Amino acid sequence: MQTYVVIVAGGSGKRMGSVLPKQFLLLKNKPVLYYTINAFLTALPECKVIVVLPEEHLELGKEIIDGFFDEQRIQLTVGGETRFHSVQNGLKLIEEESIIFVHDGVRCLVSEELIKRCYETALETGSAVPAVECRDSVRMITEDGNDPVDRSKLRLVQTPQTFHSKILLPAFAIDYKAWFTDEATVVEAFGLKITLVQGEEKNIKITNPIDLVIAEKILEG
Ligand SMILES: Nc1ccn([C@@H]2O[C@H](COP(=O)(O)OP(=O)(O)OP(=O)(O)O)[C@@H](O)[C@H]2O)c(=O)n1
Ligand SMILES: C[C@](O)(CO)[C@H](O)COP(=O)(O)O
Repeated sequence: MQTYVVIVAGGSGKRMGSVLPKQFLLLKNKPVLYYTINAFLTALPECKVIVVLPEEHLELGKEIIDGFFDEQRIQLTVGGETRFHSVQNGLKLIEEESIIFVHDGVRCLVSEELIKRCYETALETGSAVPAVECRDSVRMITEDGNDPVDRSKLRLVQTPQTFHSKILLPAFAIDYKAWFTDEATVVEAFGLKITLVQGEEKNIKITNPIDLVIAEKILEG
């Protein structure tokens, strides 16, 4: 069966506050997006990769891909208004039965081990959503203050969120809802349960400026 990886890099990175969206910023002289694409091409030698880019930075994305990869396996498409719409645009390029990874372009430290764990579980159960335990105490803000939450019952959800195409493609035909923050929420709205797999502490989503410092340190090993 074919394997597709939809890498969503169509956002503008408001929280990072940089002129250039964070997926194009450099970590040890290479763009964040380079590390993300390279992780999947290396872990899954047979996979096809679809990179979703902001329309205004399509040329820059092409330059990065042509500059770093000699690959017939990479296709490009443009992003949408939200992450959901960007994923939807990427999925439009997939017609054959496959295992589909959807991964944030800015989670550039994803490991081969996690990619393979997601693949095996999705093959077996139809889905694989990586998640990690909370390491801080957690509170819920209420109308009259705040309450403690039992953190042992919570998980922080990551990508790559991985599904059989028979699940993900029909699920994404749904109308957008504001609470669709990831693929798991869309698949659940479609009426199916998802399988959690162990994620990784270092699989951070580069979101704020501090995350670039952390990612560079992790890359230095
Ligand atoms: N319309 C969008 C919004 C987000 N993304 C992608 O989804 C991933 C996770 O989103 P996030 O970290 O929120 O990125 P941004 O939306 O760019 O950041 P911000 O919310 O700070 O603006 C990123 O790789 C981002 O490029 C996307 O492809 N299309
Ligand atoms: C998909 C995701 O990375 C899982 O943690 C996350 O939901 C993306 O969220 P954002 O709102 O786009 O930052």
